[in-house]
Amino acid sequence: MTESEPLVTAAQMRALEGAEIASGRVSGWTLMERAGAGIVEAILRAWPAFAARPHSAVVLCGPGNNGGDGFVVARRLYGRGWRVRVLHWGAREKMSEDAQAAHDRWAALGPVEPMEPGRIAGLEADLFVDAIFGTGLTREVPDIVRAALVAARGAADAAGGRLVAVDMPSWFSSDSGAHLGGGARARFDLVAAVRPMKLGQFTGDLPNDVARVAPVEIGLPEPDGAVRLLGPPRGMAKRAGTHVHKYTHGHALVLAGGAGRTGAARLAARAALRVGAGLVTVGAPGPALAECAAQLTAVMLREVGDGAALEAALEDRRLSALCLGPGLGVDDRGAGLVEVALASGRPAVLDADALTLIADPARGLFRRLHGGCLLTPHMGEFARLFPDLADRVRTEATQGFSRADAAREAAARAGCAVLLKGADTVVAEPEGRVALNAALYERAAPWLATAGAGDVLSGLAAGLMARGFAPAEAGGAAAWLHVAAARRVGPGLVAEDLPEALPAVLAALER
Ligand SMILES: NC(=O)C1=CN([C@@H]2O[C@H](COP(=O)(O)OP(=O)(O)OC[C@H]3O[C@@H](n4cnc5c(N)ncnc54)[C@H](OP(=O)(O)O)[C@@H]3O)[C@@H](O)[C@H]2O)[C@@H](O)CC1
Ligand SMILES: Nc1ncnc2c1ncn2[C@@H]1O[C@H](COP(=O)(O)OP(=O)(O)O)[C@@H](O)[C@H]1O
Ligand SMILES: [K+]
Repeated sequence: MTESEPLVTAAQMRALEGAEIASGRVSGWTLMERAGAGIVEAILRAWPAFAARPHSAVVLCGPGNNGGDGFVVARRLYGRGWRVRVLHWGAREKMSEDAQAAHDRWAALGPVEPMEPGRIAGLEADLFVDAIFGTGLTREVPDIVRAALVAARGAADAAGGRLVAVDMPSWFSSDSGAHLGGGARARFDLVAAVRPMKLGQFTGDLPNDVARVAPVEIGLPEPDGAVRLLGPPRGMAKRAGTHVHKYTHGHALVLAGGAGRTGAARLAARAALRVGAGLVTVGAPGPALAECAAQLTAVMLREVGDGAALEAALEDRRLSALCLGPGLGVDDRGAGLVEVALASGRPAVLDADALTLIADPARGLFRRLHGGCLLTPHMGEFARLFPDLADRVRTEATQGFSRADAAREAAARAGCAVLLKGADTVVAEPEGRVALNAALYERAAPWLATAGAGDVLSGLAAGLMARGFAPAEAGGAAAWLHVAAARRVGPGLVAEDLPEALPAVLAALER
């Protein structure tokens, strides 16, 4: 995968393909041929035994161009000496011209059998290919498709074979990754994803049922307005030179809550320092100072009892970013700190308790958000801030409404960047740009589902903002580094490990 892959919706894909074909640069037939050939290559790359000698395949073809791709796959495998059976669901005459051509070229080589789930269950093959629906899926799939996919998985398991999806497993929305197959489930060993890849391959339910996704290049240009799948962040190295000192890299202030609750802020502060802020201070109320002092060394400590104390601290213009939320408390002190922080216009990460305070309409904090802020909610916090959008993710995902759509709308409303956490973290900017950090497939990091991981993430973002990164950029980089650090530690990870794993992650980025 490239450093930052564009991820598109079905509509964006159609527009891109349409424009390319209309320009005369490429024909629909050529795209279908490239897709089919590339999908076969992806399959052979995934399982070297398949490349070493011919095997057997069953290809399930649907009524649209996804089915057309399937016919090309069948022909190409046959051309490599494979034993291939093709089962078709749909009427040839209703298919596009290109898909009909693909159908006919296969039909000259072998039979096109009707797709009957009962028959699939009894087939023996090393490879089952699902080419029923791709980006054209618009609604719940009919029973026959559901039964066919379940039967294909069962037959593949019985034969020790593989189940591969062409572009999309046929019962998932390519826009939201929502499942459109009722209660039916099947595990897919590979999704061969035509480039640009689809948003739905990296969010929603789909990743839970897919082992891996492999891109298939067909030569379409970079689309506008796509969600960006984040790769390793750039610009993490600290500048060198005789004029550089700690203040060059900024000073982050992390506000802590009361005694006995300061762990979250301390975690965030440690992460901010590790990610390269020149200085990091924890601001704690008087009764919590002793506890913080006992735990902090490189991170500095200052008493910040209330909003007025924060105002005084902010007279130091070198304080270049704030972090509020982890363990802050949802009382009047917390609200006062958030109010002063927002009024200062200083770059600020707002997480956890700060989000709860902002979601309370009686406090009037939401309208004070500004472009220097980054909100980092998990879905529960997001639902407090944007209940209607969280509802739409629940109820309209089957119609294509994604977490990315929700975050984009939220950022526009808030007037600042919004990072919606999860294994599929999305970072949206108020102007509409969205990036996605996928802790999925070969980058899965299930150990991040541990208490305090979110506090570390806000500290990473705050540290990067203290260094001068814009909020969305800092959020995206923080999310990527967070996963990279978790993967370095692996099983047994606790939140404290994450900042300590950063030096190795950052060093690898500089190589
Ligand atoms: N775009 C590109 O650049 C390229 C695209 N390529 C390939 O084409 C694929 C997209 O093809 P596509 O647009 O023909 O859609 P596809 O997924 O085959 O399905 C459409 C058919 O399904 C039907 N249908 C839908 N939902 C249904 C349901 N629930 N239940 C029943 N029927 C349902 C729908 O019928 P309708 O909704 O009109 O009734 C229509 O007949 C894409 O994923 C990739 O593989 C590559 O070849 C090269 C480049
Ligand atoms: N299964 C998972 N895979 C990858 N990342 C995860 C997973 N579960 C949680 N995370 C990440 O871990 C962090 C958890 O944050 P949060 O929910 O605020 O927890 P806490 O408040 O306990 O720190 C988020 O950055 C989230 O993206
Ligand atoms: K498919």
